[in-house]
Amino acid sequence: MQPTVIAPSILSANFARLGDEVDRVLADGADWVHFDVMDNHYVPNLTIGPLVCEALRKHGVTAPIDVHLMVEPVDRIVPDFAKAGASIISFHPEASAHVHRTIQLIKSHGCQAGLVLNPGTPVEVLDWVLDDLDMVLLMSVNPGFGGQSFIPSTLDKLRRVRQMIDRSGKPIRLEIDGGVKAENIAEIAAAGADSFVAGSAIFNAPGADQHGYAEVISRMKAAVAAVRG
Ligand SMILES: O=C(CO)[C@@H](O)[C@H](O)COP(=O)(O)O
Ligand SMILES: [Fe+2]
Repeated sequence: MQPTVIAPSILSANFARLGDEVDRVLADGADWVHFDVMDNHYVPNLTIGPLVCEALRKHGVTAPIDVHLMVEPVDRIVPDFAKAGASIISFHPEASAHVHRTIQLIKSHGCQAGLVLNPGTPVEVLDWVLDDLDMVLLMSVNPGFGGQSFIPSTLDKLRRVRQMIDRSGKPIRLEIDGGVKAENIAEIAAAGADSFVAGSAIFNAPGADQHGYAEVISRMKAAVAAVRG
């Protein structure tokens, strides 16, 4: 079983003081930094690129940076993110002409590779590539924005992918992204996720401005531990 990971999505952080926000959320118990890259083409929003990833590394961030590419085409930007300090690079199969080739490209640049399934993407897209992946990321909202509600059918999908991963016998992570909160994280963990992205639930947590993120992150971790041990 993969250890639990809480990965705050910096999409909901205050970009005017991003370095401090990342330092603070990691000091308050986060395990990874989830880094959402949107291109206003594959998704209708525009965010951050390799320069910002590199800036976080130069700022002193040593935690794994979990890069979620919502970019089409994807291959061109992979080497730049590897050079900028990405640890894991995940992409959407719809944004790659050759999914297997993109996975190998990510690995050849020294990063771990993840494949992201949108709510409407069938799990069969994992057939023939699952064994090559380090992570499967299931979207529980349609990609493009933070602050959306968790789509309940994702729970069944999580159970299906959990079975596929267990059958493979490989140490592949199962990450969930979208609408994850302290209130629903236990049932998401029970359905099979081991890695949890949360943006608005962490960065917009009531009182976080004054007291930081430790309270909400420890509530999430306790809820997951009650299920996963
Ligand atoms: O990739 C995405 C959205 O496309 C996510 O990473 C969101 O940024 C998560 O935000 P919340 O739903 O947790 O607010
Ligand atoms: Fe994301």
